[in-house]
Amino acid sequence: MRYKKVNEKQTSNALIMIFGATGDLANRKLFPSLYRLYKKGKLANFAVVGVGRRTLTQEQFKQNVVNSVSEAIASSKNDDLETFASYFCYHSHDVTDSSSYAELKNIADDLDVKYSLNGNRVFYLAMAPEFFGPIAIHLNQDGLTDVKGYKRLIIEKPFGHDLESAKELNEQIRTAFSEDEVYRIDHYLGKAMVQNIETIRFSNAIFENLWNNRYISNIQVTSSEVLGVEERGRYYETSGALRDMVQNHMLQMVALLAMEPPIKLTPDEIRSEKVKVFRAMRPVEVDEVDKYFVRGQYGKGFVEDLDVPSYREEQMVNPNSNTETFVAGKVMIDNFRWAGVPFYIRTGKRLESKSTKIVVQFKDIPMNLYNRPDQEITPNLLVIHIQPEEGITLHLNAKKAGQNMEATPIKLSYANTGIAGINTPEAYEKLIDDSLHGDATNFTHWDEVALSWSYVDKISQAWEQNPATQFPNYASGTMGPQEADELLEKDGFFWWPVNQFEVDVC
Ligand SMILES: NC(=O)C1=CN([C@@H]2O[C@H](COP(=O)(O)OP(=O)(O)OC[C@H]3O[C@@H](n4cnc5c(N)ncnc54)[C@H](OP(=O)(O)O)[C@@H]3O)[C@@H](O)[C@H]2O)C=CC1
Ligand SMILES: O=C1O[C@H](COP(=O)(O)O)[C@@H](O)[C@H](O)[C@H]1O
Repeated sequence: MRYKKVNEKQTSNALIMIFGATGDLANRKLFPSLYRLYKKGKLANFAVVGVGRRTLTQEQFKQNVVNSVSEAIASSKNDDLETFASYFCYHSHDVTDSSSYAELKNIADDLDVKYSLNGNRVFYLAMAPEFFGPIAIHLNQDGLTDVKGYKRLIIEKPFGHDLESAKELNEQIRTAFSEDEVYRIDHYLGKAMVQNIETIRFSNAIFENLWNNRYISNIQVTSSEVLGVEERGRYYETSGALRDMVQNHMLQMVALLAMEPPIKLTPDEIRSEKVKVFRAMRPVEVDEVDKYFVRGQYGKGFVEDLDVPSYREEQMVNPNSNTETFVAGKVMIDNFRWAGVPFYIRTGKRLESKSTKIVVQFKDIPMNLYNRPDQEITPNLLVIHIQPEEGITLHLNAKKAGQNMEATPIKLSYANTGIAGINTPEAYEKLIDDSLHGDATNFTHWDEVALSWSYVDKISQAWEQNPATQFPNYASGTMGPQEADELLEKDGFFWWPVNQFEVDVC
Protein backbone atom coordinates (compact mmCIF):
# COMPACT_ATOMS: atom_id res chain seq x y z
CA MET A 1 0.00 0.00 0.00
CA ARG A 2 1.54 3.30 -1.12
CA TYR A 3 -0.86 5.70 0.55
CA LYS A 4 -0.97 6.49 4.19
CA LYS A 5 -3.37 4.59 6.35
CA VAL A 6 -5.09 6.42 9.16
CA ASN A 7 -7.06 4.98 12.00
CA GLU A 8 -10.42 6.69 11.66
CA LYS A 9 -11.72 5.22 14.91
CA GLN A 10 -9.23 7.21 16.95
CA THR A 11 -10.71 10.55 15.93
CA SER A 12 -13.88 10.29 17.90
CA ASN A 13 -12.83 9.70 21.47
CA ALA A 14 -10.38 11.97 23.19
CA LEU A 15 -9.92 14.28 26.09
CA ILE A 16 -8.11 17.37 24.87
CA MET A 17 -6.27 19.26 27.59
CA ILE A 18 -5.11 22.71 26.53
CA PHE A 19 -2.45 24.36 28.69
CA GLY A 20 -2.65 28.10 28.00
CA ALA A 21 -6.40 28.10 27.33
CA THR A 22 -6.79 31.77 28.24
CA GLY A 23 -4.06 32.83 25.80
CA ASP A 24 -3.98 34.30 22.34
CA LEU A 25 -3.25 31.11 20.41
CA ALA A 26 -6.04 29.14 22.09
CA ASN A 27 -8.59 31.86 21.48
CA ARG A 28 -7.61 32.87 17.96
CA LYS A 29 -6.73 29.48 16.51
CA LEU A 30 -7.45 26.44 18.66
CA PHE A 31 -11.08 27.00 19.72
CA PRO A 32 -12.21 27.99 16.20
CA SER A 33 -10.37 25.00 14.73
CA LEU A 34 -11.98 22.61 17.21
CA TYR A 35 -15.34 24.11 16.36
CA ARG A 36 -14.82 23.53 12.64
CA LEU A 37 -13.94 19.90 13.36
CA TYR A 38 -17.01 19.60 15.56
CA LYS A 39 -19.20 21.05 12.77
CA LYS A 40 -17.79 18.51 10.34
CA GLY A 41 -18.64 15.68 12.72
CA LYS A 42 -15.00 14.85 13.34
CA LEU A 43 -15.28 15.21 17.11
CA ALA A 44 -17.89 12.69 18.13
CA ASN A 45 -16.97 11.96 21.74
CA PHE A 46 -14.74 14.59 23.19
CA ALA A 47 -14.20 16.96 26.07
CA VAL A 48 -11.80 19.84 26.49
CA VAL A 49 -10.11 20.89 29.71
CA GLY A 50 -8.71 24.40 29.47
CA VAL A 51 -5.89 25.26 31.83
CA GLY A 52 -4.82 28.82 32.61
CA ARG A 53 -3.56 30.74 35.58
CA ARG A 54 -6.31 33.29 36.00
CA THR A 55 -9.48 32.58 37.94
CA LEU A 56 -12.54 32.10 35.77
CA THR A 57 -15.90 30.52 36.43
CA GLN A 58 -16.98 27.67 34.17
CA GLU A 59 -19.56 30.01 32.61
CA GLN A 60 -16.98 32.69 31.91
CA PHE A 61 -14.68 30.22 30.22
CA LYS A 62 -17.46 28.75 28.09
CA GLN A 63 -18.44 32.29 27.10
CA ASN A 64 -14.82 32.95 26.07
CA VAL A 65 -14.99 29.90 23.84
CA VAL A 66 -18.25 31.09 22.28
CA ASN A 67 -16.84 34.60 21.76
CA SER A 68 -13.59 33.46 20.21
CA VAL A 69 -15.37 31.17 17.75
CA SER A 70 -17.92 33.85 16.84
CA GLU A 71 -15.14 36.32 16.20
CA ALA A 72 -13.20 33.92 14.01
CA ILE A 73 -16.14 32.43 12.12
CA ALA A 74 -18.89 34.88 11.37
CA SER A 75 -21.84 32.74 10.34
CA SER A 76 -25.53 32.52 11.02
CA LYS A 77 -25.12 28.75 11.25
CA ASN A 78 -23.30 28.94 14.57
CA ASP A 79 -26.46 28.24 16.58
CA ASP A 80 -24.87 25.11 18.06
CA LEU A 81 -22.08 27.09 19.71
CA GLU A 82 -23.54 26.79 23.20
CA THR A 83 -23.72 23.02 22.82
CA PHE A 84 -20.13 22.97 21.53
CA ALA A 85 -18.98 25.04 24.53
CA SER A 86 -20.73 22.66 26.93
CA TYR A 87 -17.94 20.14 26.22
CA PHE A 88 -15.39 22.58 27.68
CA CYS A 89 -14.38 22.99 31.29
CA TYR A 90 -11.80 25.22 32.92
CA HIS A 91 -9.23 24.56 35.59
CA SER A 92 -7.27 27.43 37.10
CA HIS A 93 -3.87 25.99 37.75
CA ASP A 94 -0.34 27.32 37.98
CA VAL A 95 1.72 24.80 36.07
CA THR A 96 4.72 25.49 38.32
CA ASP A 97 2.70 24.42 41.37
CA SER A 98 3.37 20.71 41.78
CA SER A 99 0.48 20.17 44.17
CA SER A 100 -2.31 21.06 41.75
CA TYR A 101 -1.75 18.34 39.12
CA ALA A 102 -3.60 15.82 41.31
CA GLU A 103 -6.79 17.85 40.95
CA LEU A 104 -6.29 18.06 37.20
CA LYS A 105 -5.97 14.29 37.07
CA ASN A 106 -9.28 13.87 38.92
CA ILE A 107 -11.03 16.20 36.48
CA ALA A 108 -9.56 14.30 33.52
CA ASP A 109 -10.54 10.90 34.97
CA ASP A 110 -14.12 12.07 35.61
CA LEU A 111 -14.52 13.45 32.09
CA ASP A 112 -13.08 10.26 30.69
CA VAL A 113 -15.91 8.28 32.28
CA LYS A 114 -18.63 10.89 31.66
CA TYR A 115 -17.95 11.08 27.91
CA SER A 116 -16.72 7.49 27.37
CA LEU A 117 -13.35 8.67 26.07
CA ASN A 118 -11.60 5.30 26.50
CA GLY A 119 -8.66 6.92 28.27
CA ASN A 120 -7.44 8.72 25.13
CA ARG A 121 -5.66 11.96 25.94
CA VAL A 122 -4.17 14.76 23.88
CA PHE A 123 -2.20 17.39 25.79
CA TYR A 124 -1.75 20.67 23.88
CA LEU A 125 0.97 22.96 25.22
CA ALA A 126 -0.05 26.45 24.07
CA MET A 127 2.15 28.22 26.56
CA ALA A 128 5.52 29.90 26.81
CA PRO A 129 8.26 27.37 25.99
CA GLU A 130 9.95 27.48 29.40
CA PHE A 131 6.94 25.55 30.75
CA PHE A 132 7.00 22.73 28.16
CA GLY A 133 9.54 20.53 29.95
CA PRO A 134 8.19 20.94 33.50
CA ILE A 135 4.58 20.26 32.35
CA ALA A 136 5.60 17.06 30.56
CA ILE A 137 7.49 15.87 33.62
CA HIS A 138 4.47 16.55 35.86
CA LEU A 139 2.02 14.87 33.52
CA ASN A 140 4.09 11.74 33.91
CA GLN A 141 4.89 11.99 37.61
CA ASP A 142 1.33 12.82 38.62
CA GLY A 143 -0.27 10.04 36.63
CA LEU A 144 -2.06 12.08 33.96
CA THR A 145 -0.39 10.08 31.24
CA ASP A 146 -1.18 6.83 32.97
CA VAL A 147 -4.10 5.97 30.71
CA LYS A 148 -5.48 2.89 29.07
CA GLY A 149 -5.97 4.64 25.73
CA TYR A 150 -3.45 6.66 23.72
CA LYS A 151 -1.59 9.70 25.02
CA ARG A 152 -0.22 12.41 22.74
CA LEU A 153 1.59 15.67 23.27
CA ILE A 154 1.12 18.58 20.88
CA ILE A 155 3.81 21.10 21.43
CA GLU A 156 4.03 24.61 20.04
CA LYS A 157 7.08 26.35 18.75
CA PRO A 158 9.67 27.45 19.61
CA PHE A 159 11.16 24.03 20.26
CA GLY A 160 14.26 25.31 22.04
CA HIS A 161 16.44 28.33 21.37
CA ASP A 162 19.36 26.44 19.88
CA LEU A 163 20.46 22.83 19.55
CA GLU A 164 21.56 22.50 23.16
CA SER A 165 18.34 23.84 24.68
CA ALA A 166 16.26 21.84 22.19
CA LYS A 167 18.07 18.66 23.30
CA GLU A 168 17.38 19.45 26.93
CA LEU A 169 13.70 20.08 26.20
CA ASN A 170 13.49 16.90 24.19
CA GLU A 171 14.94 14.87 27.05
CA GLN A 172 12.37 16.36 29.41
CA ILE A 173 9.37 15.58 27.23
CA ARG A 174 10.70 12.13 26.45
CA THR A 175 10.44 11.24 30.16
CA ALA A 176 6.68 11.19 29.59
CA PHE A 177 6.13 10.63 25.87
CA SER A 178 7.83 8.50 23.26
CA GLU A 179 8.87 10.15 19.98
CA ASP A 180 5.83 8.83 18.16
CA GLU A 181 3.57 10.40 20.80
CA VAL A 182 5.07 13.87 20.29
CA TYR A 183 3.48 16.19 17.69
CA ARG A 184 5.71 19.23 17.21
CA ILE A 185 3.66 21.89 15.47
CA ASP A 186 5.02 23.75 12.48
CA HIS A 187 1.87 25.42 11.26
CA TYR A 188 3.32 25.89 7.76
CA LEU A 189 3.10 22.12 7.36
CA GLY A 190 -0.65 22.43 7.85
CA LYS A 191 -1.05 24.91 4.98
CA ALA A 192 -2.83 23.41 1.99
CA MET A 193 -0.29 24.54 -0.59
CA VAL A 194 2.71 23.48 1.48
CA GLN A 195 1.17 20.01 1.59
CA ASN A 196 0.64 20.36 -2.15
CA ILE A 197 4.40 20.57 -2.80
CA GLU A 198 4.65 16.78 -2.55
CA THR A 199 1.57 16.24 -4.74
CA ILE A 200 2.79 18.61 -7.43
CA ARG A 201 6.19 16.97 -7.45
CA PHE A 202 5.33 13.32 -7.12
CA SER A 203 2.16 13.04 -9.18
CA ASN A 204 3.23 14.90 -12.30
CA ALA A 205 5.61 13.34 -14.77
CA ILE A 206 6.38 16.73 -16.31
CA PHE A 207 7.80 18.07 -13.06
CA GLU A 208 9.46 15.09 -11.47
CA ASN A 209 11.64 14.48 -14.50
CA LEU A 210 12.85 18.05 -14.51
CA TRP A 211 13.23 18.36 -10.75
CA ASN A 212 17.03 18.42 -10.53
CA ASN A 213 20.18 20.40 -11.27
CA ARG A 214 20.07 19.66 -14.99
CA TYR A 215 16.90 21.67 -15.49
CA ILE A 216 16.42 23.93 -12.48
CA SER A 217 18.66 26.97 -12.10
CA ASN A 218 17.47 28.15 -8.67
CA ILE A 219 14.53 27.99 -6.28
CA GLN A 220 13.28 31.00 -4.33
CA VAL A 221 11.16 30.73 -1.19
CA THR A 222 9.76 34.00 0.14
CA SER A 223 7.58 34.54 3.17
CA SER A 224 7.01 38.24 3.60
CA GLU A 225 4.89 39.90 6.24
CA VAL A 226 3.40 43.35 6.45
CA LEU A 227 2.94 43.21 10.20
CA GLY A 228 5.67 44.30 12.56
CA VAL A 229 6.52 42.60 15.79
CA GLU A 230 3.22 43.71 17.40
CA GLU A 231 3.01 42.83 21.13
CA ARG A 232 5.59 40.07 20.88
CA GLY A 233 8.69 42.22 21.42
CA ARG A 234 9.82 40.35 24.52
CA TYR A 235 9.83 36.98 22.74
CA TYR A 236 11.09 38.34 19.42
CA GLU A 237 14.10 40.07 20.98
CA THR A 238 15.47 36.66 21.96
CA SER A 239 14.43 35.02 18.73
CA GLY A 240 14.72 37.22 15.65
CA ALA A 241 13.66 36.12 12.17
CA LEU A 242 16.31 33.41 12.00
CA ARG A 243 14.93 31.41 14.92
CA ASP A 244 11.32 32.53 14.48
CA MET A 245 10.91 31.66 10.78
CA VAL A 246 14.04 30.19 9.20
CA GLN A 247 14.86 27.35 11.59
CA ASN A 248 11.36 25.94 11.17
CA HIS A 249 9.00 27.13 8.41
CA MET A 250 11.54 28.17 5.77
CA LEU A 251 13.81 25.14 6.11
CA GLN A 252 10.81 22.81 6.21
CA MET A 253 9.64 24.18 2.85
CA VAL A 254 13.15 23.72 1.44
CA ALA A 255 13.17 20.12 2.68
CA LEU A 256 9.84 19.37 0.97
CA LEU A 257 11.09 20.90 -2.28
CA ALA A 258 14.38 19.06 -2.23
CA MET A 259 13.60 15.62 -0.82
CA GLU A 260 13.72 12.41 -2.85
CA PRO A 261 10.39 10.67 -3.52
CA PRO A 262 9.55 8.59 -0.45
CA ILE A 263 8.82 4.92 -1.10
CA LYS A 264 5.42 5.36 0.57
CA LEU A 265 3.41 8.34 1.79
CA THR A 266 3.84 7.39 5.42
CA PRO A 267 5.18 9.67 8.15
CA ASP A 268 8.34 7.58 8.63
CA GLU A 269 9.21 7.42 4.95
CA ILE A 270 8.58 11.11 4.31
CA ARG A 271 10.50 12.12 7.39
CA SER A 272 13.40 9.92 6.48
CA GLU A 273 13.69 11.67 3.08
CA LYS A 274 13.42 15.10 4.68
CA VAL A 275 16.13 14.22 7.18
CA LYS A 276 18.46 13.36 4.29
CA VAL A 277 17.96 16.85 2.89
CA PHE A 278 18.85 18.44 6.23
CA ARG A 279 21.94 16.26 6.37
CA ALA A 280 22.94 17.35 2.88
CA MET A 281 22.60 21.09 3.60
CA ARG A 282 26.02 22.62 3.27
CA PRO A 283 26.95 23.92 6.73
CA VAL A 284 27.61 27.63 6.74
CA GLU A 285 30.73 28.11 8.83
CA VAL A 286 30.88 31.06 11.20
CA ASP A 287 33.55 32.87 9.13
CA GLU A 288 31.62 32.55 5.85
CA VAL A 289 28.15 33.53 6.97
CA ASP A 290 28.30 36.83 5.06
CA LYS A 291 28.77 34.90 1.84
CA TYR A 292 25.51 33.02 2.34
CA PHE A 293 23.25 35.03 4.63
CA VAL A 294 22.02 38.61 4.96
CA ARG A 295 20.21 40.09 7.94
CA GLY A 296 18.07 43.17 8.22
CA GLN A 297 16.06 45.20 10.68
CA TYR A 298 13.17 47.46 9.77
CA GLY A 299 13.32 51.19 10.19
CA LYS A 300 10.28 53.40 10.12
CA GLY A 301 8.34 53.67 6.93
CA PHE A 302 5.02 53.58 5.21
CA VAL A 303 2.96 50.40 5.11
CA GLU A 304 -0.57 50.03 3.75
CA ASP A 305 -1.20 53.78 3.92
CA LEU A 306 0.14 54.14 7.45
CA ASP A 307 3.30 55.58 8.94
CA VAL A 308 4.83 52.90 11.13
CA PRO A 309 7.65 53.07 13.68
CA SER A 310 10.98 51.31 13.44
CA TYR A 311 11.60 47.98 15.18
CA ARG A 312 13.74 49.71 17.82
CA GLU A 313 10.75 51.87 18.75
CA GLU A 314 8.41 48.91 19.31
CA GLN A 315 7.16 47.90 22.79
CA MET A 316 9.53 45.76 24.85
CA VAL A 317 12.33 46.16 22.31
CA ASN A 318 15.79 47.44 23.20
CA PRO A 319 16.30 50.87 21.55
CA ASN A 320 19.73 49.62 20.38
CA SER A 321 18.52 46.16 19.47
CA ASN A 322 20.69 43.98 17.27
CA THR A 323 17.80 41.57 16.54
CA GLU A 324 17.15 40.82 12.88
CA THR A 325 13.62 41.17 11.53
CA PHE A 326 14.66 40.04 8.04
CA VAL A 327 16.79 37.18 6.76
CA ALA A 328 17.77 36.24 3.24
CA GLY A 329 19.97 33.24 2.61
CA LYS A 330 21.39 30.90 0.06
CA VAL A 331 21.03 27.27 1.09
CA MET A 332 23.10 24.75 -0.86
CA ILE A 333 22.18 21.09 -0.83
CA ASP A 334 25.21 19.02 -1.58
CA ASN A 335 23.78 15.88 -3.06
CA PHE A 336 23.56 14.32 -6.50
CA ARG A 337 20.23 15.92 -7.40
CA TRP A 338 20.90 19.45 -6.21
CA ALA A 339 24.64 20.10 -6.48
CA GLY A 340 25.08 23.65 -7.76
CA VAL A 341 21.44 24.77 -7.40
CA PRO A 342 20.92 27.57 -4.88
CA PHE A 343 17.77 27.56 -2.76
CA TYR A 344 17.27 31.21 -1.87
CA ILE A 345 15.11 31.93 1.15
CA ARG A 346 13.81 35.28 2.30
CA THR A 347 11.54 36.26 5.18
CA GLY A 348 10.89 39.44 7.07
CA LYS A 349 8.50 41.66 8.93
CA ARG A 350 7.18 45.03 7.75
CA LEU A 351 7.78 44.20 4.12
CA GLU A 352 5.80 45.41 1.17
CA SER A 353 3.16 42.69 1.12
CA LYS A 354 1.94 39.60 2.95
CA SER A 355 2.91 36.79 0.67
CA THR A 356 4.36 33.31 0.81
CA LYS A 357 5.47 31.99 -2.55
CA ILE A 358 7.85 29.50 -4.03
CA VAL A 359 9.35 30.26 -7.44
CA VAL A 360 11.09 27.42 -9.24
CA GLN A 361 13.18 28.88 -12.06
CA PHE A 362 14.06 26.49 -14.86
CA LYS A 363 17.26 26.77 -16.85
CA ASP A 364 17.22 28.43 -20.24
CA ILE A 365 17.25 26.03 -23.16
CA PRO A 366 20.70 25.84 -24.76
CA MET A 367 19.93 27.88 -27.86
CA ASN A 368 16.65 29.68 -27.86
CA LEU A 369 15.65 30.53 -31.41
CA TYR A 370 13.26 33.15 -30.15
CA ASN A 371 15.81 35.26 -28.27
CA ARG A 372 16.15 38.69 -29.83
CA PRO A 373 18.96 41.18 -29.28
CA ASP A 374 16.52 43.57 -27.61
CA GLN A 375 14.54 40.98 -25.65
CA GLU A 376 15.50 37.63 -24.21
CA ILE A 377 12.92 34.96 -23.66
CA THR A 378 11.81 34.75 -20.04
CA PRO A 379 12.69 31.50 -18.28
CA ASN A 380 10.00 28.98 -17.42
CA LEU A 381 8.83 29.39 -13.85
CA LEU A 382 6.65 27.30 -11.63
CA VAL A 383 5.12 29.49 -8.93
CA ILE A 384 3.50 27.84 -5.93
CA HIS A 385 1.25 30.37 -4.21
CA ILE A 386 1.03 29.40 -0.54
CA GLN A 387 -0.77 32.49 0.80
CA PRO A 388 -2.78 34.66 0.80
CA GLU A 389 -4.06 33.14 -2.46
CA GLU A 390 -3.54 29.43 -2.98
CA GLY A 391 -2.64 28.01 -6.34
CA ILE A 392 -0.05 27.21 -8.97
CA THR A 393 1.07 29.16 -12.01
CA LEU A 394 3.25 27.82 -14.75
CA HIS A 395 4.97 30.51 -16.79
CA LEU A 396 5.70 29.44 -20.36
CA ASN A 397 6.37 31.07 -23.73
CA ALA A 398 4.04 30.81 -26.72
CA LYS A 399 3.75 32.36 -30.12
CA LYS A 400 2.47 35.89 -30.11
CA ALA A 401 -0.86 36.09 -31.95
CA GLY A 402 -0.66 37.53 -35.45
CA GLN A 403 1.68 37.47 -38.40
CA ASN A 404 5.03 37.12 -36.68
CA MET A 405 7.48 34.59 -35.30
CA GLU A 406 7.78 36.15 -31.89
CA ALA A 407 7.39 34.40 -28.57
CA THR A 408 5.49 35.98 -25.71
CA PRO A 409 5.16 34.97 -22.04
CA ILE A 410 1.93 33.20 -21.11
CA LYS A 411 0.78 31.55 -17.92
CA LEU A 412 -1.32 28.58 -16.90
CA SER A 413 -2.95 29.09 -13.54
CA TYR A 414 -4.82 27.00 -11.06
CA ALA A 415 -6.43 28.59 -7.99
CA ASN A 416 -7.22 26.26 -5.12
CA THR A 417 -10.05 28.36 -3.77
CA GLY A 418 -11.42 29.40 -7.15
CA ILE A 419 -12.41 25.89 -8.22
CA ALA A 420 -14.86 24.75 -5.61
CA GLY A 421 -15.50 28.20 -4.20
CA ILE A 422 -14.58 27.04 -0.73
CA ASN A 423 -11.77 28.03 1.50
CA THR A 424 -9.31 25.34 2.42
CA PRO A 425 -9.21 24.47 6.11
CA GLU A 426 -7.10 26.60 8.36
CA ALA A 427 -3.71 25.01 9.12
CA TYR A 428 -4.47 24.43 12.79
CA GLU A 429 -7.71 22.62 12.00
CA LYS A 430 -5.88 20.15 9.80
CA LEU A 431 -3.06 19.64 12.25
CA ILE A 432 -5.37 19.03 15.21
CA ASP A 433 -7.36 16.60 13.10
CA ASP A 434 -4.16 14.78 12.08
CA SER A 435 -3.01 14.51 15.67
CA LEU A 436 -6.36 13.02 16.68
CA HIS A 437 -5.94 10.48 13.88
CA GLY A 438 -2.41 9.68 15.04
CA ASP A 439 -1.00 10.96 11.75
CA ALA A 440 2.36 12.63 12.38
CA THR A 441 3.24 13.31 8.73
CA ASN A 442 2.87 17.05 8.99
CA PHE A 443 4.64 17.46 12.30
CA THR A 444 8.37 17.77 12.78
CA HIS A 445 10.36 14.83 14.03
CA TRP A 446 13.15 15.34 16.53
CA ASP A 447 15.83 14.52 13.94
CA GLU A 448 14.61 17.34 11.68
CA VAL A 449 14.50 19.77 14.59
CA ALA A 450 18.02 18.85 15.72
CA LEU A 451 19.51 19.12 12.22
CA SER A 452 17.83 22.42 11.47
CA TRP A 453 19.08 23.88 14.75
CA SER A 454 22.63 22.80 14.01
CA TYR A 455 22.40 24.51 10.60
CA VAL A 456 21.01 27.74 12.07
CA ASP A 457 23.19 27.84 15.21
CA LYS A 458 26.36 28.70 13.28
CA ILE A 459 24.62 31.64 11.64
CA SER A 460 23.30 32.99 14.92
CA GLN A 461 26.71 32.52 16.55
CA ALA A 462 28.35 34.56 13.79
CA TRP A 463 25.73 37.29 14.12
CA GLU A 464 26.04 37.40 17.89
CA GLN A 465 29.83 37.71 17.61
CA ASN A 466 29.53 40.54 15.06
CA PRO A 467 26.63 42.83 15.91
CA ALA A 468 25.14 44.58 12.89
CA THR A 469 26.48 48.09 12.51
CA GLN A 470 23.97 49.32 9.94
CA PHE A 471 20.66 48.52 11.67
CA PRO A 472 18.02 49.59 10.80
CA ASN A 473 18.92 48.83 7.20
CA TYR A 474 15.57 48.69 5.43
CA ALA A 475 12.57 50.98 5.50
CA SER A 476 9.22 49.47 6.44
CA GLY A 477 7.16 48.83 3.33
CA THR A 478 10.11 47.77 1.15
CA MET A 479 11.34 44.26 0.33
CA GLY A 480 14.31 44.33 2.71
CA PRO A 481 17.91 45.53 2.53
CA GLN A 482 19.87 46.03 -0.68
CA GLU A 483 22.29 43.23 0.35
CA ALA A 484 19.48 40.71 -0.13
CA ASP A 485 19.32 41.66 -3.81
CA GLU A 486 23.10 41.52 -4.08
CA LEU A 487 23.12 37.99 -2.71
CA LEU A 488 21.38 36.83 -5.91
CA GLU A 489 23.03 39.31 -8.26
CA LYS A 490 26.42 37.75 -7.42
CA ASP A 491 25.07 34.51 -8.90
CA GLY A 492 23.48 36.17 -11.92
CA PHE A 493 19.90 35.95 -10.57
CA PHE A 494 17.34 38.29 -9.06
CA TRP A 495 14.35 37.87 -6.76
CA TRP A 496 11.21 37.37 -8.77
CA PRO A 497 8.81 40.05 -7.52
CA VAL A 498 6.37 37.95 -5.50
CA ASN A 499 3.80 40.69 -5.05
CA GLN A 500 3.29 40.81 -8.81
CA PHE A 501 2.73 37.08 -9.23
CA GLU A 502 -0.94 36.58 -8.85
CA VAL A 503 -2.87 33.45 -9.47
CA ASP A 504 -5.81 34.03 -11.78
CA VAL A 505 -9.02 33.02 -10.10
CA CYS A 506 -11.59 31.83 -12.58
N1 LIG B 1 -0.20 33.44 19.42
C1 LIG B 1 0.19 32.93 18.26
O1 LIG B 1 -0.29 33.27 17.15
C2 LIG B 1 1.25 31.89 18.23
C3 LIG B 1 1.76 31.36 19.39
N2 LIG B 1 2.70 30.38 19.34
C4 LIG B 1 3.22 29.77 20.55
O2 LIG B 1 2.13 29.34 21.38
C5 LIG B 1 2.46 29.48 22.73
C6 LIG B 1 1.39 30.34 23.43
O3 LIG B 1 1.38 31.61 22.82
P1 LIG B 1 0.24 32.70 23.15
O4 LIG B 1 -1.10 32.06 23.22
O5 LIG B 1 0.45 33.78 22.16
O6 LIG B 1 0.65 33.21 24.59
P2 LIG B 1 -0.19 34.10 25.62
O7 LIG B 1 0.80 34.89 26.40
O8 LIG B 1 -1.30 34.81 24.95
O9 LIG B 1 -0.86 33.01 26.59
C7 LIG B 1 -0.13 32.33 27.55
C8 LIG B 1 -1.03 31.36 28.28
O10 LIG B 1 -0.25 30.67 29.25
C9 LIG B 1 -0.91 30.76 30.52
N3 LIG B 1 0.08 30.75 31.60
C10 LIG B 1 1.18 31.54 31.72
N4 LIG B 1 1.86 31.20 32.83
C11 LIG B 1 1.19 30.18 33.41
C12 LIG B 1 1.38 29.37 34.55
N5 LIG B 1 2.45 29.54 35.35
N6 LIG B 1 0.50 28.40 34.82
C13 LIG B 1 -0.57 28.20 34.02
N7 LIG B 1 -0.82 28.92 32.91
C14 LIG B 1 0.04 29.91 32.62
C15 LIG B 1 -1.67 32.05 30.46
O11 LIG B 1 -2.67 32.01 31.43
P3 LIG B 1 -3.13 33.35 32.20
O12 LIG B 1 -3.12 34.43 31.17
O13 LIG B 1 -4.49 32.99 32.70
O14 LIG B 1 -2.12 33.59 33.24
C16 LIG B 1 -2.19 32.00 29.03
O15 LIG B 1 -3.29 31.14 28.96
C17 LIG B 1 3.87 30.06 22.77
O16 LIG B 1 4.78 29.00 22.83
C18 LIG B 1 3.99 30.75 21.42
O17 LIG B 1 5.33 30.83 20.98
C19 LIG B 1 3.15 29.88 18.13
C20 LIG B 1 2.70 30.38 16.95
C21 LIG B 1 1.72 31.44 16.89
O1 LIG C 1 5.41 31.14 13.40
C1 LIG C 1 5.27 32.29 13.06
O2 LIG C 1 4.59 32.54 11.92
C2 LIG C 1 4.00 33.82 11.72
C3 LIG C 1 3.69 33.89 10.24
O3 LIG C 1 2.74 32.90 9.96
P1 LIG C 1 1.75 33.05 8.73
O4 LIG C 1 0.96 31.81 8.74
O5 LIG C 1 0.94 34.29 8.98
O6 LIG C 1 2.61 33.22 7.53
C4 LIG C 1 4.92 34.95 12.12
O7 LIG C 1 4.21 36.17 12.07
C5 LIG C 1 5.37 34.73 13.54
O8 LIG C 1 6.31 35.73 13.90
C6 LIG C 1 6.00 33.36 13.71
O9 LIG C 1 6.20 33.11 15.09
